Amino acid sequence: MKIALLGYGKMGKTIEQIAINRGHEIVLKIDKDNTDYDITLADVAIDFSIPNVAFNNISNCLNNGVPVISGTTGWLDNFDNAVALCNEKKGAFIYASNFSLGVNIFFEMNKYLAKMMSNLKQYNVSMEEIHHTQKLDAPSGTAISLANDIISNNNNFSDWKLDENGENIIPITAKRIEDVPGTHTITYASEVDTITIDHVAHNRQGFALGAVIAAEWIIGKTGVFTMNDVLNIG
Ligand SMILES: NC(=O)C1=CN([C@@H]2O[C@H](COP(=O)(O)OP(=O)(O)OC[C@H]3O[C@@H](n4cnc5c(N)ncnc54)[C@H](O)[C@@H]3O)[C@@H](O)[C@H]2O)C=CC1
Ligand SMILES: O=C(O)C1=N[C@H](C(=O)O)C[C@H](O)C1
Repeated sequence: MKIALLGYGKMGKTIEQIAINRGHEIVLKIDKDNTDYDITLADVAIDFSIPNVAFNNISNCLNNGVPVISGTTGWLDNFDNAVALCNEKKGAFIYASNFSLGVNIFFEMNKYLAKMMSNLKQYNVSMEEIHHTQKLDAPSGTAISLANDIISNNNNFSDWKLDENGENIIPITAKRIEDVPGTHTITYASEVDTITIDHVAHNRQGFALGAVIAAEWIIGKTGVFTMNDVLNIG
């Protein structure tokens, strides 16, 4: 499979190693100083870039009939436009805030726990995410997915806020510590006890492998998909 890497930073480089080990060819490595390229050279594109260019990168792929996997976070104001363009062009597109198998299992645990806690109003939920100091967005895309899944599965919470408490609000704290690949913790606290679940990434390999598996999976398909479609969990 011929892969275009849109974004050749920490994730782009990790994806390159994994893709080559799985027998793929990297035909384009696009970064901020190299944005004039022919995307049709690739069978599939994998976008791990920055929030304010992700939608352009994705649109370019869809306009040229190239399936696209995007892991970039912080651009979701334009997500509905990307879905509409994909449908209009009969293209293929997957966005996931987190491509790792472990986090996708954690997503399911979070939904299950949120459902169980729905009738237990004595518990307040909160979330903490910790990432490296170069991260541009806060809260993380993964934290937003987790919070939205709690809201969809628990009647006690209707919104999330960064660093803000309030009735029916899920407060999210974002910490930035050097070299942390990604840690997410969800806490339900009552007066008598605390329940905590967490996911700790040890490196970026899990995110990158998941993105390459998604790229292999999407070839020949049409539509907007999620990692649940790829991994067949949930
Ligand atoms: N969904 C997931 O599983 C994961 C998502 N991410 C997200 O992926 C994104 C990238 O993460 P990292 O690689 O750690 O960041 P990074 O900062 O190391 O790499 C981003 C790269 O994009 C480049 N870039 C800037 N303008 C560009 C353009 N017009 N076209 C293409 N590339 C351009 C930058 O020069 C930089 O090299 C972030 O949004 C991050 O939150 C990161 C890890 C896992
Ligand atoms: O920027 C990162 O590094 C990560 N970003 C994603 C997010 O915002 O959730 C996924 C992972 O946690 C690493």
